[in-house]
Amino acid sequence: YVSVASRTMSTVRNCKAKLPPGPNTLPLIGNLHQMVGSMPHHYFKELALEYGPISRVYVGEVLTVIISSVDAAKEVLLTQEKNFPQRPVSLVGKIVIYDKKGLVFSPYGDHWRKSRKIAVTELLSTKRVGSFLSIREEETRDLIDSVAATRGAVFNLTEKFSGLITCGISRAAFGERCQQQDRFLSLLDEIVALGGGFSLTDAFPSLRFLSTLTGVKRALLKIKHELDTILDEILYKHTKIKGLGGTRDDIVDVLLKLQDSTSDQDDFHLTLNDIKAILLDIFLAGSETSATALDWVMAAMLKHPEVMERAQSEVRAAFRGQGNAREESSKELSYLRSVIKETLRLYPPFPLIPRLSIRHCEIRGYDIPPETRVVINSWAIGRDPEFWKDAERFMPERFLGNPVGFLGADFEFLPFGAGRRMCPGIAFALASIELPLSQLLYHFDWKLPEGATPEQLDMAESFGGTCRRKEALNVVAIPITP
Ligand code: HEM
Repeated sequence: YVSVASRTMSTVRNCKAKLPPGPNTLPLIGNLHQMVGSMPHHYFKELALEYGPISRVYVGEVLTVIISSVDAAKEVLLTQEKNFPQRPVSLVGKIVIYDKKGLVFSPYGDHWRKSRKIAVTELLSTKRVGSFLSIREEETRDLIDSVAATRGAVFNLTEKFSGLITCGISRAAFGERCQQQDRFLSLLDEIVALGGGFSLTDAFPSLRFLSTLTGVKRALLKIKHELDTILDEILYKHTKIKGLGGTRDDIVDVLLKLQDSTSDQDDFHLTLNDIKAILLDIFLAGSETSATALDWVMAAMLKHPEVMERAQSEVRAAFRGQGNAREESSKELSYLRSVIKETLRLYPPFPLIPRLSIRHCEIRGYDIPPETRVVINSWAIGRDPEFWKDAERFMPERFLGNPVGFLGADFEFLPFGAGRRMCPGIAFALASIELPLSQLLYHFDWKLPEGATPEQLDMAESFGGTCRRKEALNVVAIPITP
């Protein structure tokens, strides 16, 4: 059941390919023993220093090619993108996402193309994101009120960001915070815990019994069943309201309308499972990434008080006397936008962009056999001294007047990926990040807990579904009237 397509040690041994260089491997476990205890993107960067920008490791038995330079990334994501048009299939994609429906795990082909078109033009377009403005404003207002209620005491900002983002996505997707929201979100967290990062079952695809032995398969099946029931209820409620003539325009409504406008005879008919898979993708791909990004931006500013001060001055000057920061004028906040970019350069929430080769090809003289996992280390590329002056330093001003952008045209900066599989949620993500940030800077001054200095603020990472901060961000907010 768990046949995960990937090139493994035993199948490579039988082919006479000139593979990229890499460290010696142990039978069975490959290079897993060297990876233990370090962040995968850090370990892969070390490999690049030793073996060059195209290297290989065996994650368990799976051949994994690591891409660590701008030129090689451009080749995989642009010049030769037709050879790498999909992601490796994981157990989560198979079991939870309705056998690889939706976008994230969907293999390249007609189904993915049509789902992608729906996401880009109907669900996550700038226009649609604009239509969710009142949701963002209300959720941000709640955040500001709850921060004000801390009255100068230390509180956990990481938790608040997580709540803000998931409520925002829930309301945009379902029109309201669904009744079982807490259960729904904790099931998503369980998925990330079981399948995020490099999971053991995906590292040994030939050991089909492993997912059963470890209990992962059973746990995922149980989660899938529960999620399915919750989503069925939500869809039923929306259909009922629509039948009574109610009109709303949340993401579920848009998907149900699209379903009505196609029939079984059309070449692409959205089934209920397609709709549920797209909804799960939006939550899984959009919530932790956006909350993690917000957390890193605030942490980076607390670590660099001069940056915080400059960003605050910009926001307060732009909205002086208006009582609030407003999204409509966020274009004026060029420094804050640079702070966000600089944070995503140094701390991309999704530092390793995974792809799968679908045919044999060659990159810079190395053979890449079909079904090879290829990972672009966007974290290492974002710190490449060849492209970034003082690459390890946090300097938002480097982005002022610099055309390098989020849209995947600049291969030295890939926080949202690039090419045909690049993130379709950029507009949604930036809107969800910029408004709360500008409001938090407008209404409060920020401090670390008594006795902690910016130099001591720990920026250590923890790698799972996303690369988040290891420690929660505990802070003090002092209300001010700009
Ligand atoms: C700061 C927040 C975010 C970051 C850093 C981020 C980053 C990424 C990255 C790196 C990829 C892989 C791109 C590639 O393979 O080239 C991706 C894919 C994806 N993202 Fe995002 N993302 C964010 C927010 C969102 C949001 C808010 C949504 C939806 C509401 C979303 C939906 C998706 C989907 C559906 C995919 C898979 C696309 C496909 O395979 O066709 N993301 N994201």
